[in-house]
Amino acid sequence: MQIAVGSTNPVKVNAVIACFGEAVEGISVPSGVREQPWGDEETIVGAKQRAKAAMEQAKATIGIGLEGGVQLIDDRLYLCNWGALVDEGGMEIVAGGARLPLPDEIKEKMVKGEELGPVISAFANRSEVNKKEGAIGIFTNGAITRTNMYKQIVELLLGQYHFYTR
Ligand SMILES: O=P(O)(O)OP(=O)(O)OP(=O)(O)OC[C@H]1O[C@@H](n2cnc3c(O)ncnc32)[C@H](O)[C@@H]1O
Ligand SMILES: [Mg+2]
Repeated sequence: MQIAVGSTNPVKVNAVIACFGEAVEGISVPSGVREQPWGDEETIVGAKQRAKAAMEQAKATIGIGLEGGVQLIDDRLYLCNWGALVDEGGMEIVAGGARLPLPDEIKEKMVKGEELGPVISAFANRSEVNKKEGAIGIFTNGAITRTNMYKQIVELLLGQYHFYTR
């Protein structure tokens, strides 16, 4: 079985490698949504499109897409992450990740149109946080990293896939 991940970001590729003890290839594909998705709907669309594009481009058995977004709930801005798994037979599975609120100073910058990756890196004074512990790692003091969080999403995808194809 060949597994294609629609990203070359190591946090995403490593999350998939941790769950599938098989050939996993990370490839750069368009998400079809904004660089910074807002809200569940747009983030889910990005995850699904990455999964399909990765499977098609790599001619893989399974495609996985992981997408990071932000979402306003009442007055607070939350991390919002979604994953999708597609297979050759047209099966499509979706699962969501952990949520936590971001500080208001991050929200202020995001509502002006900035991307979360650079905003978090400036906040934490650390380069490419999006490829390391992620925002979730910064704001949980390292308890849950972005790789851990995506790994749980991939487990939710794979578990459902096994259930629905049993
Ligand atoms: O190469 P890709 O797969 O695109 O990896 P990415 O880090 O850009 O990830 P996304 O496109 O899925 O995320 C959309 C934006 O949100 C940022 N982002 C999402 N979750 C984040 C997190 O936990 N920590 C830091 N940045 C995050 C990310 O850097 C992008 O600017
Ligand atoms: Mg991106």
